[in-house]
Order: sequence, then structure tokens, then C-alpha cells
Amino acid sequence: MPANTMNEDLKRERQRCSFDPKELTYLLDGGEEKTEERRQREKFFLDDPELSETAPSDYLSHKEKYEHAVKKACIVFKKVQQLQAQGKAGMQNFREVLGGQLGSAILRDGNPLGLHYVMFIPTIMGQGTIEQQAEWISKAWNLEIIGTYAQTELGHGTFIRGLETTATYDPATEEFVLNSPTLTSYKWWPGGLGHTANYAVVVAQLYSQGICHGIHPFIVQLRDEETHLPMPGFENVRIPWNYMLMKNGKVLKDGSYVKSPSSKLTYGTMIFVRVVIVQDAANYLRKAVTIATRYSAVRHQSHIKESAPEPQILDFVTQQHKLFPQLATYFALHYSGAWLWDMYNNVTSELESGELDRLPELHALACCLKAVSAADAAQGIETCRLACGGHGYMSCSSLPITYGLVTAMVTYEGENTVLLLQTARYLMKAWQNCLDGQPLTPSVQYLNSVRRSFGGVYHKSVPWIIASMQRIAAGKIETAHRHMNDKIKRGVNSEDAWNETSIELVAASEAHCKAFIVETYYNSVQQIVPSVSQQLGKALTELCELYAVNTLLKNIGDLLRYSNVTTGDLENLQRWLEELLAAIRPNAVGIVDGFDINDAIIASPLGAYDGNVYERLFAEVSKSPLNAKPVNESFHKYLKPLLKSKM
Ligand SMILES: CCCCCCC/C=C/C(=O)SCCNC(=O)CCNC(=O)[C@H](O)C(C)(C)COP(=O)(O)OP(=O)(O)OC[C@H]1O[C@@H](n2cnc3c(N)ncnc32)[C@H](O)[C@@H]1OP(=O)(O)O
Ligand SMILES: Cc1cc2nc3c(=O)[nH]c(=O)nc-3n(C[C@H](O)[C@H](O)[C@H](O)COP(=O)(O)OP(=O)(O)OC[C@H]3O[C@@H](n4cnc5c(N)ncnc54)[C@H](O)[C@@H]3O)c2cc1C
Repeated sequence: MPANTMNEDLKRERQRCSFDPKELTYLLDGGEEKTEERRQREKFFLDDPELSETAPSDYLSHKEKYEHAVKKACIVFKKVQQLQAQGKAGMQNFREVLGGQLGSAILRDGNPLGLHYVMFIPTIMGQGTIEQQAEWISKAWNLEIIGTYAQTELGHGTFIRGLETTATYDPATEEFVLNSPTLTSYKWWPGGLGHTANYAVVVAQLYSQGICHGIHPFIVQLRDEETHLPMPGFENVRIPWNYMLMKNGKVLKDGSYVKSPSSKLTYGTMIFVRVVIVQDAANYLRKAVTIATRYSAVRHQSHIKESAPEPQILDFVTQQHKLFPQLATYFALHYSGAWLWDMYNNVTSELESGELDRLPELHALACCLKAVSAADAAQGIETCRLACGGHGYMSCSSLPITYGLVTAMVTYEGENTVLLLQTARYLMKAWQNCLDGQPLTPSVQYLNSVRRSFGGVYHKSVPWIIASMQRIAAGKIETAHRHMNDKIKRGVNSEDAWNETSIELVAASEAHCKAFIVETYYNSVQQIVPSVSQQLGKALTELCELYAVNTLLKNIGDLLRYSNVTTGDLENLQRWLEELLAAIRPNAVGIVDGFDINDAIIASPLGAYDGNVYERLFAEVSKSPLNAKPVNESFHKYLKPLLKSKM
């Protein structure tokens, strides 16, 4: 296939799309100008010869991968400074420029400076006094120092009240003495802690005047700024008094402790990262479904009709049922992430003025949305990989590494089960308030309406599906609440009753989150449709309906248990699903083209815009050093002697 020719299947797919993909691109970017700015930014980084992949890093050693990543991260940082010097809007920092997919395309093996921007700086901004921000933030932005966020220890990640590292205030010298007294208290997992960072926010148990005040954040220098040699000692390390981040809890110089307005404010950074994870998970899913959809339009296999040629595998309805719900899930998580980001910004500014009322609801939503988006995106990416058969399994397809990046999200920033239980904690209180006729916060208002009605009869609309999902969520919340209280009435103590009911508590939390996502997605599309072309509006509506129908059909058991749906209604839902798959089929390639993901970010021979899959696959395997010579030396060293010895 001559270079730069377009695969004929993809050509046809692009001709049959009912809307202009550029319109979707502009919508997702926030306008044509934003699209142009993003494309210029991507070009600025991706076209830089120093940043383009000479050879796939798959063939580098662990140490080489790290050194390669540090080199690239420094080049990127200098380029970000160039953009800032040009006053390019929205280039406030490394993360905004390189967040998500552009960053992971350039820094395929991870970004050694990632934690510096995603957690170290935000923690100082969120937990430091104005004076401490003035002292540290500009140094950090300008990369005069490199930080990480050291909370997790070898023995504790989830239960942060159980962290063992201590920070004991010494009023005689006005210093804190930090100590990790046990093997299990060693800080473990913080990104960049091993070789990159020379400072860290260390989360430790604060002791002053013989009293433990719980976990607080401290800035600790890890390495000499000139030599990068580790600072002396890792036991009883002394730091100055003003290295404790004191926006919330404070220690006065005489050692007296001033309580934070709320102990929960120490947890602020974790909410921020969970909010970021929702959008990042959506964007990684979008990349995977772009690869799988384009590949499925090019790949021909088997027969639908014996008399006809081998069809595009995208014409198998089972293939559509694998991929199109992932397309829809991207939009669902994208709009939920946007909604959560808005709430985060609003609540954070309220916290600045001491208004804490909405923090519990934000925490509960950030927990379940992070958990569900990470889990659903990881599962969706794996579905995309499986949908590409053998070629999806190849490392060069980008699908395995994308899965690896997203499945990590299920664990970090709060392990999913633990976070879903946090949301369940909020929902149990909400249900009790509902029973007591107390006011409910916006995200759980539906508990009241569901309690008063048994739900209308089936009608082919997303609002009916939303009401059904809210009915399921309310049913599961009520069941868990009742079962837990029954246990307590039988004499089980509340902690054991919680643990014994935790399977149902997690399920109630997931159902609540799914109902929230469908409703937010529907409301977002309802707002958008009047402002786009009729064809794009129709495509977006079909995707939203597909997400709602498919999510409900994956939950038939609860639907039958908690609503008056009939088996005839279920037949109607299945028919609706199949209608939607057929309706989306002609637009599938147009939708992923609308994501406008640069081929260098797709980084997959299966998903390139031109669709020349086989030529690209062959070129990819030729890059392997193993294929440089026709006979590998291991033949002469090991195999040939073995074969000889058999003769
Ligand atoms: C995407 C870009 C790249 C990102 C790279 C990131 C790399 C990874 C970094 C990390 O992983 S950093 C480490 C992250 N670690 C965690 O997230 C730890 C998870 N554990 C916890 O959050 C907490 O330990 C816990 C699970 C909430 C339990 O803690 P605790 O036992 O103290 O809480 P409870 O007794 O359950 O509840 C106390 C009280 O506090 C409220 N609360 C808990 N967390 C928060 C929070 N983050 N924000 C606000 N409020 C919080 C909780 O609701 C309770 O309130 P009440 O119900 O008592 O009113
Ligand atoms: C790629 C990656 C990057 C990371 N980066 C950082 C970083 O930069 N800084 C940092 O501080 N940390 C970091 N971490 C650590 C991360 O935050 C922890 O791994 C995470 O919080 C989970 O805690 P854990 O490992 O102790 O798991 P555990 O809590 O031990 O989880 C193990 C199992 O126990 C279960 N479990 C635990 N508690 C409960 C409970 N209360 N109820 C029910 N089940 C429970 C969990 O559900 C899980 O199934 C990173 C982790 C990864 C994987």
C-alpha cells in the first residue's frame, strides 16, 4: 500500500457518516479556536525530533526507560516554559499541557515529574498557609525543586489513620523530628520518591506536648539540591517548624496545637486527584475505543452470508455490542467528570471562606465516581483489546499498556472498594435523613421521590430509565440500611454489622453512582443538542440512549427486584438496544474521528487514521532488535549444542 493512502474501508466509513466529525471535535474541545490551540500544542510537542520515539521503549531496560523518561520530561518542561514565555493561554503548568493522553504519548513509560505537578504542588496550595505557598509554589512551578506526595507506607495505604511515620515537635529547637520507626512505616509507592524528587510532602502522625493529633502534611527535603545525594539519615530527621503545612491544623512555636476547622481538610488533595482521575479514565477509554473501532472497520473475517465476501468485523452485532457501549461510556464519564470538576471548584472556593457544608457530598461523589470511572474504563479498554483478537494482544497495539495505566487507577488514590464504602457511609446517613423527613442534598434527592411512588409503566425514554435506575439505587440503599439495622437489633455491634453488610453497601454505592452518571449524561446531552446540527444531535442522543439501555440491561436482576417492570418491557429494552446498535453503526468511525486523537497519541498500528493496519503492523515488528539478524546467537550457544547432543 503506497504511503499516505487511505484504506478503502475507512474511506467508505467516512463517506457514510451522517455528520461532520469536525463538529464533534469542536464541541468536545469547547470551540474551533480551542481545537486549533490544542492541535498546535500537540504539534509543538509531537513534532519535536527530540521527543519522537526513535525505537519503541519496549526494548529498553528498566533503568534505560527511567533515564529516557527523565530526559524527555526535561525537554517537555523547557518547551512548556517556551509556551509560557509566548503567553500561550492555558499553559499554566506541565500537567495542563501534558495531562492525560498527550503526556502518556510522549512519556510512554510514565512521567517522573507527574507527582510533582499532580500532588506535590496541589497539596502545598491546598494545605499550605499563604506564606508557605509564597515560599514554595514558585520554586516548584519553576522546577527549582522536585516534589512527591509520600503518604502510603509499606504497611498502610488505605487506612491513613494507621500510618506509622511520626512528626514530633521539639519546642526547644522549634523543629519537627520525623521518624519512620518500623519497616512497615517506610514510605512506599510515592511516584518519584526513589530517584527523582528532592522534596516530599510527608504525611505523618503529629505529636506535640506528648499528644498525638493525627495525620498532618510536612515538607521534607530528601536529597541535596546540588548533588542530589540523599540527605543524611532517615530516622529522626529534623525539619524547621514552618515545614509543617499549617493552613488547617497548626502547631504554635511553644508546641500548642490549634485544631483544623475540620480534620477532613487534610484529605483535600485526595479529592482533587480523584476528580482528575474521572476525566483521565474517560480519555484513555476514548483512545482504546478509537483503536478498536478503526481496526474493526478494516478487519475482514468469516462470513455473515456464505455467498458474500468476508465482512468487516464491525458488521457483527456482537462486535458492535462490545464497542459501541464503550463509545457511549466515554461520553458518560466525560460529562460526569465535567460536572464533578465544577462541583470541586465551587466547594473548594466555599472551603476558602470556611463553608464546609458541601464537603461530605463532594467526598461521596468523588469517591464513587473515581471508583466507577476507573473500573468501567479499565473493563472497557480490556473489552476493546479482546475485540481486536490477536493483534489487540500485541504490545504495539497500545491496548495492553493503556489497560495497565487505567487499572492502576482502580487501586491508587483510594482503592475502589474502600471508596465505594465511603460513599455508602454517606448514603446510609442520607437514607436515615429520608426516613426522618430531614432535608436531603441534591445528589440524593431522588430518595424522597422514589419512596413516594412505585414507578410508572415502561416507556421508551431515557427519563424512564433514569427513574428505574434511581429506583434500583434507592432499593439497594434501603435493603442495606434495613439489613444492617436488623443485625444491630439482634445485638450485633455497629462495626460488625457494617462489615457483615458491606457487600450490599458496595452494591448500593455502585447503583447510586450509575444512576447519577446516566442522569448527568442525559441532562448534558439535553443541553447540547439544541446547539449542534440535527445529525450530530441525533448521534449524541443515540449514544446517550445506548448507555442508558445497556446499563439497565446489565442490571436486569435488580430491575425485576426493585421495580414493576415486566418481561415484555425487558423484550422492548432488548429491541431498543439492537435498534441503537444499528443506528450507530454508520457513524461509528465518524464518532471516533471526532475525538481527533493525533496518530502519535493513538500510537497503534491498529488505530491509525489511514487504516493501513497490516503495513503498519509489519513495520512495527521490524523495529524489534530481535529481528535485526536472521539467526539469534542463542541458536549457536544453546540450541545447536543441544541438538548436536541428541544426534
Ligand atoms: C490522575 C493523575 C495521576 C494521578 C497519580 C496519582 C498516583 C497515586 C497517588 C496516591 O495513591 S496518594 C495516596 C492515596 N491514598 C488514599 O486515597 C487513601 C485512601 N484512604 C482514605 O481515603 C481514608 O483512609 C478512608 C478510606 C476514607 C478511611 O479513613 P478514615 O478511617 O479516617 O475515615 P472514616 O472514619 O471512614 O471517615 C472519617 C470521616 O472523614 C470523611 N472523609 C474521609 N476521607 C475524606 C476525604 N478525602 N475528604 C473529605 N472527607 C473525608 C469521611 O466521610 C468521614 O466523615 P463522617 O462520615 O464521619 O462525617
Ligand atoms: C501505580 C500506583 C501509584 C501510587 N502512587 C502513590 C503515591 O504517589 N503516593 C502515595 O502515597 N501512594 C501511592 N500509591 C499507593 C496507593 O495509594 C495505595 O496502594 C492505595 O491507597 C491502596 O492501599 P493499599 O495498597 O494499602 O491496599 P489495601 O488497603 O491493603 O487493599 C488491599 C485489599 O484490602 C481491602 N480493604 C482495605 N481496607 C478495607 C476496608 N476498610 N474495607 C473493606 N476492604 C478493605 C481493599 O478493598 C483491597 O481489596 C500508588 C499505588 C499505585 C498502584
